Amino acid sequence: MPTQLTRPISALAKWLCGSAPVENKVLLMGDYECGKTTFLDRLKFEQVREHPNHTVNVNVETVEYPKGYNWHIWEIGGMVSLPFMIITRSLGKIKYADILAQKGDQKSRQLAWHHLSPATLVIYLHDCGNPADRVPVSFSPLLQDMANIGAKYIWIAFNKQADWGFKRARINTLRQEYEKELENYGGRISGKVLTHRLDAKSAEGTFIVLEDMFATMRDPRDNSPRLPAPGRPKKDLALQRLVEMEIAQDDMDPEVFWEYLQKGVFINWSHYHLIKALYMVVLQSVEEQAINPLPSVGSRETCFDIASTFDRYMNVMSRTSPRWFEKTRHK
Ligand SMILES: Nc1nc2c(ncn2[C@@H]2O[C@H](COP(=O)(O)OP(=O)(O)OP(=O)(O)O)[C@@H](O)[C@H]2O)c(=O)[nH]1
Ligand SMILES: [Mg+2]
Repeated sequence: MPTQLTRPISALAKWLCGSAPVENKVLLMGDYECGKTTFLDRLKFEQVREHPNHTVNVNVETVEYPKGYNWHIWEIGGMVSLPFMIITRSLGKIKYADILAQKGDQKSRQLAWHHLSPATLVIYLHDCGNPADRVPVSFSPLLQDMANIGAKYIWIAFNKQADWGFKRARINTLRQEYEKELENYGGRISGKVLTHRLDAKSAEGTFIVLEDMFATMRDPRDNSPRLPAPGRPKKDLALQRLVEMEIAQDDMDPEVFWEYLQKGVFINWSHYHLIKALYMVVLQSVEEQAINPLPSVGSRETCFDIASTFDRYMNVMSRTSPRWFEKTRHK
């Protein structure tokens, strides 16, 4: 009976369960109607709505890109639903728009503050269709909040380029303005201004934003501090929790487990039991060879021999407890 059952089995469990996906929380921000919902729809559904509703509070979708990387994207809406008729009656149109924008900015700042954490990434969309043609007033307070919270990464991208015949020179001027704002934070915020042609409505350049975030975060040559990952990476923690849960629930004495395995009788049988059984068979083989060393290396038990012993146990069990094998055939 193998005696090393307390040895960690996380490597085997990892092989069995696969790696947990890498999870990233992203805040999608930008001025009112800059195209956030359209951008998110394009990433998630590859289709966009002609007239999306204004986003009140938040709109969340998870996008997997590439496989194994989940981006939980939270669109932060700033729109305040004020009754249009009352405002237009009492105020001029421009004033109405200003008040609405200010209220919207305050609300989205509060929402962003609530959702920002040091591990949050930010995508900030600039609306190229906006005739104001400058860095929006909402940008600087957002950077302040990020710096205060310790959120480090922001990607800025210029949306709505297709319809507006945007010139490179104009994009370059805007890029410099954004970079100037970022410089005020002297390394506390790592911002990147993406100047590629982006037009979420016509699908141009949408995934390049995620691609760039993915490349920045996983590129080992980039020495700048990564997203804060105190201790172990998240994916290992998720896996560790899974393994710990299985182990915690396993109160069967190893002697009993071994006996059941040889007889092929189990009350419960899961992937965890399968891997534990294989682990015990391997340990048994190692122990036996330590006690009774075989005469030459060539006649040592190979992994094929161990596999065939394991197969024998599984065949016994498939006869004695066929219900555990209803969905699988062991070959
Ligand atoms: N030409 C063009 N129009 C766009 C693009 N993206 C969005 N729009 C249009 O801009 C308007 C606002 O788009 P939304 O996606 O709702 O913008 P939003 O930022 O989510 O708006 P709020 O949630 O209200 O702040 C819609 O009429 C869209 O069709 C784009 O890339 N190009
Ligand atoms: Mg929206």
